[in-house]
Amino acid sequence: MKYVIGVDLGTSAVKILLVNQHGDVVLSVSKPYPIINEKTGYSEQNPKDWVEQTTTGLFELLKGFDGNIEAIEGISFSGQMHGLVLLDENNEVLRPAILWNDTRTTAECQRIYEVVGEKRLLDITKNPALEGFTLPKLLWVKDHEPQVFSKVITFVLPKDYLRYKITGKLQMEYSDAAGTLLMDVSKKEWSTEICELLGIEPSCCPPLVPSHSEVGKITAEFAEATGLSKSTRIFAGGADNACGAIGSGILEDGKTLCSIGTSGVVLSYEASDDKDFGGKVHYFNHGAPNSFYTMGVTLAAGYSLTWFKDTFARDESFDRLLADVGSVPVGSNGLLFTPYLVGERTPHADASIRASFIGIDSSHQRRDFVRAVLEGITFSLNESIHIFRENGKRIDTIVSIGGGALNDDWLQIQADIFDAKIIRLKSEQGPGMGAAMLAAYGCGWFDSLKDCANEFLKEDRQFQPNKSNVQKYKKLFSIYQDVYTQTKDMNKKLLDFRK
Ligand SMILES: Nc1ncnc2c1ncn2[C@@H]1O[C@H](COP(=O)(O)OP(=O)(O)O)[C@@H](O)[C@H]1O
Ligand SMILES: O=C(CO)[C@@H](O)[C@H](O)COP(=O)(O)O
Repeated sequence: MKYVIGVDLGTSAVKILLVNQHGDVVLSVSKPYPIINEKTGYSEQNPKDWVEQTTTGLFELLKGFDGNIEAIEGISFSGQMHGLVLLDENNEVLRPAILWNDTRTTAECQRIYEVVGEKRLLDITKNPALEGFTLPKLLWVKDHEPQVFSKVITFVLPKDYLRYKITGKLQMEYSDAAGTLLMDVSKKEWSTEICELLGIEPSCCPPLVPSHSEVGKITAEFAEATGLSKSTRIFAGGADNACGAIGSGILEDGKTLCSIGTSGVVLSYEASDDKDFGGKVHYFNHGAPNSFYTMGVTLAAGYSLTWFKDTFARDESFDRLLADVGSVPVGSNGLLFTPYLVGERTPHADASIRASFIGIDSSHQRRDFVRAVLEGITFSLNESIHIFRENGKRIDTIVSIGGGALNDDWLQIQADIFDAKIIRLKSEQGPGMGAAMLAAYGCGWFDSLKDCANEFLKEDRQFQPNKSNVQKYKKLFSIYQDVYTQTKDMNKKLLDFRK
């Protein structure tokens, strides 16, 4: 039997899967690392933590492996997107990585529009200037930390840095580079025009490669530290959402994914780069060759639930916390939650909006709050589905992955709010599975990622929308949509009082 490894460098943890030739997850391990929130809107991580936890995770995984180590043929990666890692002339990290959910860069986004122009930016990158993307972060460092910026020789994204520490070689691949706002998405090359207009040295941008390309072998040092064979082949990998799409079989037109991790994403496959969503949803290169995807993003999806648990039920498991939500009626007895804990992206690109519970009644119990959080996260994702449908997309079947797919009640809420059939896969591993599939395809096990998906991915269960719940949720969704406009200005005024 042959094996591959998929490494998913998520926001909350690195999740490592050992997958055999049939797509069975033989072993898995997850190693967490912290987020540093120094101020409101700031979100950083230490790249050293990613490398240490991946090394320890691989070591622990392989300790439990009783097969031939040489039979592990390849490794590939999935990574949280957009995070800025700055390297000096010796490829040493210059400062903590600034993450995708860091929203300190509103002024830099404005400057990008002023200098490049909104339409030109959309023409080149197919995306608007959003705080979470990499280019605004690069400009923030340039303005606020000139002494750091003066030492920058290269910038990379989180999983590219991890891969560099494994192979000693620096590259970035298209699906993640698309989220930097520095790449021409159609031409698949760095935009020297944007670089020059904004005073970024084009040489800071690393070489670009496709997701399934072989980019090197592991170093002797890394082989020693983990127990891997020095012959293990390393493949570039993809953005976590691209890998989530691959790992869920979103590889042809008409397929839609809902991924609820720290962030939440609704993603749709695009065969071409010529659709026009006017920047309302992100438009990125897929990890599958010569294809694309569009997606809307909720910044604090699983994060809202984690925040609630950490704040009000720290010692309980997610399963315990969610145990009673099925007994709470649709609409949580009149309690509504908006998940804007760290601002929002789709459909409101707004860094200063914050979350609300609306309609708290003295009769409400904790379970009402928990269900309201799940419903609020799902309403937010429904805003993206709404945009897709308004633009003529048919969305009747959605594959659900991530934390949000671990709970049956939540999957039914998704079916009822999205008014679509929800599919849960058997080995629900999302991005890590997509990374493993890139390694399997790269190793030549299959002629295409679609062939690999046919072998690896199996459906577990479907959740059908309940007509009566769908009607109730339609009314509630319209109230939910009002909360943003009604609380926007209040939140601006509250800004001065935040940490
Ligand atoms: N048993 C569970 N039921 C429902 N949601 C869960 C459960 N366990 C974790 N989650 C949610 O899933 C999220 C983590 O999902 P994951 O895909 O691992 O995130 P990431 O890739 O961002 O690290 C958490 O934020 C949490 O809210
Ligand atoms: O910013 C985005 C996508 O544009 C996020 O989806 C990140 O890629 C983080 O993903 P998770 O850790 O939530 O999976």
